[in-house]
Amino acid sequence: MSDQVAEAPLALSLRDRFLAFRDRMVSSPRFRAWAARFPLTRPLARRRARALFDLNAGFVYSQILTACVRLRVFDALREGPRSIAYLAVKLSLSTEATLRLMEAAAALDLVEARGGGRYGLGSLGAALVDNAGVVAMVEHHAMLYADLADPVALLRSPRGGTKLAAYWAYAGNDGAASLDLGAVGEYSALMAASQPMIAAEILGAYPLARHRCLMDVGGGEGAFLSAAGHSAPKLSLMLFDLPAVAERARARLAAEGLADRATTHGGSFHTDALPEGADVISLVRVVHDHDDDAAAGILARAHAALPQGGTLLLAEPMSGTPGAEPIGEAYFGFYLLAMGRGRPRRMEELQHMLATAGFSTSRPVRTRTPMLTSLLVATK
Ligand SMILES: CC(C)=CCC/C(C)=C/CC/C(C)=C/C=C/C(C)=C/C=C/C=C(C)/C=C/C=C(C)/C=C/C=C(C)/C=C/CC(C)(C)O
Ligand SMILES: C[S@@+](CC[C@H](N)C(=O)[O-])C[C@H]1O[C@@H](n2cnc3c(N)ncnc32)[C@H](O)[C@@H]1O
Repeated sequence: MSDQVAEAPLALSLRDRFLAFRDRMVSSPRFRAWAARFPLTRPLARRRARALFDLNAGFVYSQILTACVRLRVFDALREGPRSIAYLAVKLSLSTEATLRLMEAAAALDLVEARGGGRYGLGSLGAALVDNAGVVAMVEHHAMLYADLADPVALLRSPRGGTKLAAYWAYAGNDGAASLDLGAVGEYSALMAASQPMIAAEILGAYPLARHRCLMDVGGGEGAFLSAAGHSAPKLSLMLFDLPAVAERARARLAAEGLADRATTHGGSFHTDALPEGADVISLVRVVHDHDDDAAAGILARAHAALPQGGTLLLAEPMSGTPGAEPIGEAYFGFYLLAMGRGRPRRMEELQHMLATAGFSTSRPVRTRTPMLTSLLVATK
């Protein structure tokens, strides 16, 4: 690729001119040194320096969290503050290493120094106690970090044998319908572990008792369907996923006493028509996994399976979510890059895709924690 790309001169707006001025100033080492000294600009200079440092150090912070989770630090502190000597034995670390970890974790609010050389839960660490979904996600990230070790190589060759592409066995696998239980078990369990927090968001925003029958498409092993079933006792339940995953769902739903209300259907939403019968279909953390043509195909099949007036719930983290931009664009953008398929989409783009698939209306419904999932409700 040539680095001599000619750019046509643009008519500069007032904003362009201001930003060009800012960039020129901030790019200058002399200006930066001056701004760090001058009392009125010093607080801003400090904040910018800190923001850049945090971006640079983010991986280190992540690894400190990973160490705490792997060593079960938050479980060790759940009953109350503990001394370094106690923790060293509990974590199988030297006292020096334990102190190093606790001081680092305290600086990140994961734990908290409580006096007398003891450490207790910090305000962030406390939120990880009995939070199996987030803990499972933290542990899962080792794979993502490995795939991102050379981000430029990943950008240049986004579909080359990454750990995440192998983990999500349906990504990059055109014959996904023939995957066996072994290939889908691990990711299905991870999704099920992290599903309760997602289900709470969706069901809190859009109660399902007004519907007769829900079909969760790409429903994994049935964690969302089962939460929906418990929240609306009269709702009939259907699940569609790859055959091996649907098999796991059948077993789980039976174990939860939902067998008489639920049917499971195995197939591929890229090639098979979806079963009819539901008046509401959900696509939870599904559409962003797929490139545009495939995603459009899934929406069209969902549309075809619904009756006139039927409802589609599309729930996933979206780009451009106010207050959560780094999570949509940066985190899920690069996660899905490493997975080799799909991309996070903006709400308006998904609404456009829903209209193209034939839905007559779609509207955003606010969830409590949009960084975890946003929600669109569309009507056929
Ligand atoms: C009582 C007193 C005195 C004070 C209280 C003060 C107060 C109000 C404190 C607030 C306490 C509180 C309620 C804390 C709550 C914390 C919560 C809910 C934290 C939740 C954190 C959630 C996290 C970190 C979620 C992470 C999710 C991740 C990383 C999800 C990743 C998803 C992936 C990779 C999905 C993959 C699927 C694919 C392939 C993209 O389709
Ligand atoms: C990221 S997971 C989300 C699972 C679940 N909805 C949740 O949020 O926990 C994506 C789901 O889509 C399913 N899936 C992938 N490709 C599929 C296909 N071609 N046909 C049907 N389901 C598929 C996967 O098996 C998986 O269960």
